[in-house]
Amino acid sequence: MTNSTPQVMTIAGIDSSGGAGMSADLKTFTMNGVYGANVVVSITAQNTTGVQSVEMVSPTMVAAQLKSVADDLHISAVKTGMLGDAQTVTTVAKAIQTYDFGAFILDPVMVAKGGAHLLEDSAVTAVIQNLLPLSTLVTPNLPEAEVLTGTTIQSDIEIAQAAHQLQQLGAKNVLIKGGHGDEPVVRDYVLLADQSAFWLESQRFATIKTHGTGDTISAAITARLALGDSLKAAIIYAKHYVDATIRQSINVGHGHGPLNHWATMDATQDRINIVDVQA
Ligand SMILES: Nc1ncnc2c1ncn2[C@@H]1O[C@H](COP(=O)(O)OP(=O)(O)OP(=O)(O)O)[C@@H](O)[C@H]1O
Ligand SMILES: Cc1ncc(COP(=O)(O)O)c(N)n1
Repeated sequence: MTNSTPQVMTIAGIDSSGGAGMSADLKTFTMNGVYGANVVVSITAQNTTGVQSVEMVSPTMVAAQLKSVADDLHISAVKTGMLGDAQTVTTVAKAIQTYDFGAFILDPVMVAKGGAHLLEDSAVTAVIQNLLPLSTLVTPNLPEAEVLTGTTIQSDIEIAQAAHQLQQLGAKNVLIKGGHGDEPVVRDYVLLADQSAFWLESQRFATIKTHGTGDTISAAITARLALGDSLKAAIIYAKHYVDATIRQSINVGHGHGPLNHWATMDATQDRINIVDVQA
């Protein structure tokens, strides 16, 4: 398999409007030069104004898809997105333990931008117990980090504490995304396995067209890992990529519009500050 094309996989829900979930993942994979496999766990009737309806795929069918991919493809990095319920979470966890899918990026999707719940409350414990300990990297936004740690996060110190707590729960590396809020600078916090930590800072782009930002950054990390980047390099690259997709905006829909996945990276090179945290 040494000469095979880099192959990654997303395990997620489908957004009918193509902006978030699996569609964002696949566009990100393609634009970043890796082949993407896709295991569907749910179908959402969704557009840029909200989620109108959700139907889960049966755990048996999810398990069958995972086996089909594992039997044939050579997946070197996998990410999860919307998982919906506890049964799906445990099905996915079992597959990740059974098959070798390489690095595992856990994007613990809970609530859509429009407010719709994409993970049942009863499934949060399953994510903490079954998926966090398997994850190479967990990528919660601030509200998701609060739910996973059972804490309220209001300061830099509390963000750092939450990241440490997520490591204690089993995640090897942590990226806490700071897109939520309205401060002029967007700040994401990264805590790596070796205990080094840094902030990724960029100017907030004033827009509501941020449908799928979390999916896109985690998919870009997944792609770059499959291409051989170190985790730190993959995270920094992915931050540049998502920044470009937000800034070079496109006009689709009437609400939280989708990103421009074919954005060029040139103009984004100097936009991200990396601020190391002293131990
Ligand atoms: N308005 C913005 N301007 C610049 N960067 C942004 C903006 N909104 C989000 N980002 C960046 O996008 C990435 C995703 O962060 P965010 O907190 O939005 O994730 P998320 O809530 O999981 O996204 P989603 O649920 O939409 O998939 C982060 O790197 C964040 O800094
Ligand atoms: C199927 C699916 N997966 C993930 C999201 C999160 O994205 P966002 O928070 O931008 O709505 C979503 N809306 N739909």
